Amino acid sequence: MNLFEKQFQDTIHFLQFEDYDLALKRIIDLTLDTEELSFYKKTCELLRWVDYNESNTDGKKEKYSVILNELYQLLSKKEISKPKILLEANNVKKSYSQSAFSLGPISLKISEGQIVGLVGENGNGKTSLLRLLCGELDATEGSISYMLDYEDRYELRTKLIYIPQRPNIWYGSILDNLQFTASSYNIKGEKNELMVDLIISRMGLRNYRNMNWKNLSSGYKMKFELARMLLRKPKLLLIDEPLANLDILSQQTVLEDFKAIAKSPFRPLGIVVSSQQLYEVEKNSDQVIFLKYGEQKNLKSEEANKKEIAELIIEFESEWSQKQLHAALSKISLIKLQYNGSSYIAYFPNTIFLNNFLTIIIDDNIPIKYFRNISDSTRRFFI
Ligand SMILES: Nc1ncnc2c1ncn2[C@@H]1O[C@H](COP(=O)(O)OP(=O)(O)OP(=O)(O)O)[C@@H](O)[C@H]1O
Repeated sequence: MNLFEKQFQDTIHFLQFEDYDLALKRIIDLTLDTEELSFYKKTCELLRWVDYNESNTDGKKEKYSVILNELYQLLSKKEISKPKILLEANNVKKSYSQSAFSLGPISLKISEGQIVGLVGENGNGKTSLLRLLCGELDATEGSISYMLDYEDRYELRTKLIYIPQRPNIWYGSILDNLQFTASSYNIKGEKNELMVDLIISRMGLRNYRNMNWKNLSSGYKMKFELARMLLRKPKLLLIDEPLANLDILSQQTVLEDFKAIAKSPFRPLGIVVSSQQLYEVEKNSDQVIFLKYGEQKNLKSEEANKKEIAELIIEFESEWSQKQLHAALSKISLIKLQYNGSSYIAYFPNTIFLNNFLTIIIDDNIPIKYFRNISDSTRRFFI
């Protein structure tokens, strides 16, 4: 089963389990994949029908199935390209004349279809690295190569989109702004209206399309930026702290959207996301780069230092004292037990597995409020 067929099957399952919102998002993605005006029209008509039939689930099931069938007929004949490397950075360093901070050396590769999580505490160089990767800053040492078709720096910048943490204020409605963006990328006439309609709906902005910047919450401003980005069709998207002002549900939605956008079988892109939301980003990334005092530490990448992740590290909360826990966990070769005021972090050698830890918890009746295996999480770098 290829990537398209797998994603198509997932969409069929969304429909079977009556998850109509997710199914509709995928229908829009697939519609954009067709790059055919006649399909844009069909899906826009469907969106208008949904506006007036929100609670008509039987009707939705039928209409979504019909359009999915047609999309399958068309897209199953389309060629899926093999993911290409987009960018390679080799020993990149950056220092500022006005500050003692220095970033690097950083080496990384980013391919189409990949999400790269960039994590680290404040002031550790995440923004500097994103600005280097998008060409806004020049490296002091090292090199960044872009495996993209471009004639000059201007054309390159259209393929790399950087969304800063605090994007600029804009004026007028969401709809006007997106239509303007589309027309400045040469998407004109009916195609402009249809594409903007699809993308507004895809990003959950349909009911907000006539609103302007000052009436939107931070989450919706981020959705607007993503909608604008989709119209510009970049190859590489670099986003600074997109989760910063979002509630936990919106964080998940945005990360799922990134995944769907990055892993499109026909229009894949690379996405680099900086964030302090470790667990959420780790769950959704193919590669995680942790920056500490400007230095790079990798997890989940080919270069990940296997020796470093060999031991078992568990973070947990318990009302037992350190002494009681120490005595119990020593039975499974505890190396070290740290307490940070609210949670414990227990270190074990690589001969001990999560099951051994859970067995002791049950056998000794240790009260546990929560636990997390952080052996292969960048959380361990924060400790
Ligand atoms: N133009 C600049 N001139 C001098 N120093 C700078 C400049 N830009 C960033 N720095 C310094 O570089 C360091 C890293 O900043 P950067 O914004 O890259 O980190 P960050 O991890 O994105 O932090 P935050 O999460 O707080 O945005 C900081 O000490 C900052 O003061």
